[in-house]
Amino acid sequence: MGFKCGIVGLPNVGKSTLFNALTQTAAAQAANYPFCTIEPNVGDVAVPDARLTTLAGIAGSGQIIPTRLTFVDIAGLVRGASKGEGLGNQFLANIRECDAIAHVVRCFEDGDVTHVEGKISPVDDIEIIETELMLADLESLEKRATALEKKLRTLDKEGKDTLELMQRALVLLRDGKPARFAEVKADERKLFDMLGLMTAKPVLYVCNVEESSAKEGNSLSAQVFARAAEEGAKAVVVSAKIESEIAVLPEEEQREYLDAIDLEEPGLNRVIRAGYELLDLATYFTVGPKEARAWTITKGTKAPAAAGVIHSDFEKGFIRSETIAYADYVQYKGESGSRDAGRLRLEGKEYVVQDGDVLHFRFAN
Ligand SMILES: Nc1ncnc2c1ncn2[C@@H]1O[C@H](COP(=O)(O)OP(=O)(O)OP(=O)(O)O)[C@@H](O)[C@H]1O
Ligand SMILES: [Mg+2]
Repeated sequence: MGFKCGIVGLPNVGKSTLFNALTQTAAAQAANYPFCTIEPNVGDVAVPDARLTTLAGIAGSGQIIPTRLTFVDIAGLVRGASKGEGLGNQFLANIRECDAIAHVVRCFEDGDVTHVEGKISPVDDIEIIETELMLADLESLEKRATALEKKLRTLDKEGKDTLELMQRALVLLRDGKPARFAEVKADERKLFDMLGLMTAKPVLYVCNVEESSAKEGNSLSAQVFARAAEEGAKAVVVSAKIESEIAVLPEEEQREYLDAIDLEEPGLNRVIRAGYELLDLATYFTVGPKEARAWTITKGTKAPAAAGVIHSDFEKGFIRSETIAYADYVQYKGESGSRDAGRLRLEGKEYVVQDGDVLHFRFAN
């Protein structure tokens, strides 16, 4: 399936630099001029998960295979983008295709790096981007809602529900608020997501700071954190430039570098994990002598569909899932210990897979 996190922000704030660090390449051209990126860059990133190492250690697995998350490096947006300014609004389509937004905000002072607005002001920057996304959502939604209203009498239940959700989002957008503020019940969620609104997507603010603030952040990132807290959004601090330099070093040198700037792990890991959490995902594991592997599902997925992530045959022929909770697997030192302790459960088709479950699927061909 592949979940996608779109990297969004003003031009020249460090989006491609972050993307390169995340994907450990220099594939995306990062340079000190606005609108450097035109075509979106797409890359898969391993999701760091310490549990996987623990499981592999217990089972003596030969290989560790983390699950992956896709990041998309998108062209910079400017004031007026929704009306075709800058690189125009064709790039909004790249954002619509993503499941969540990593919004990179410039929180570093550097006279040599141009800021398109001429001053460093993260909250103003956030508002520029958010405004453009809201205007674009508003415009597209108004058109679609008007079209539906015209044929109101012929609408089926789904059509009427869709129109009602559109109107709910329109009230917010007209009031200058993002559509993700809408109250949406669990059984309405699918239809609401199908509206494809950019401001309905969950947002992670990525505060791009200078190297010396990579650990604690600075006064600018603090403003972003305050803003995120107001909206119930998440924020992380990272120094994209330094991370992109660390990412291409050999492993031992990476460790030395991180120690030197007093970081326990690359700041990127925080970005990836936060992106993963944003998408409301869960991880389950398959563990054996050959490999310990992590798999991604949406929270609430039942066992057969979870099995289908590995192979469609597993889903079609699903019989049951031998299930051990992560904590049990660790406490009872593996599968046989867990079985002896009565901690290996046989779960059927209705079982909702939990984050951390170690699973073994039984299926018929
Ligand atoms: N934390 C940082 N500190 C100092 N300079 C940085 C930092 N992060 C990125 N830069 C510099 O900012 C410049 C712009 O970076 P980058 O090309 O990644 O921006 P972008 O957001 O992708 O721009 P565009 O929208 O034009 O594609 C580069 O020169 C990069 O080295
Ligand atoms: Mg770029």
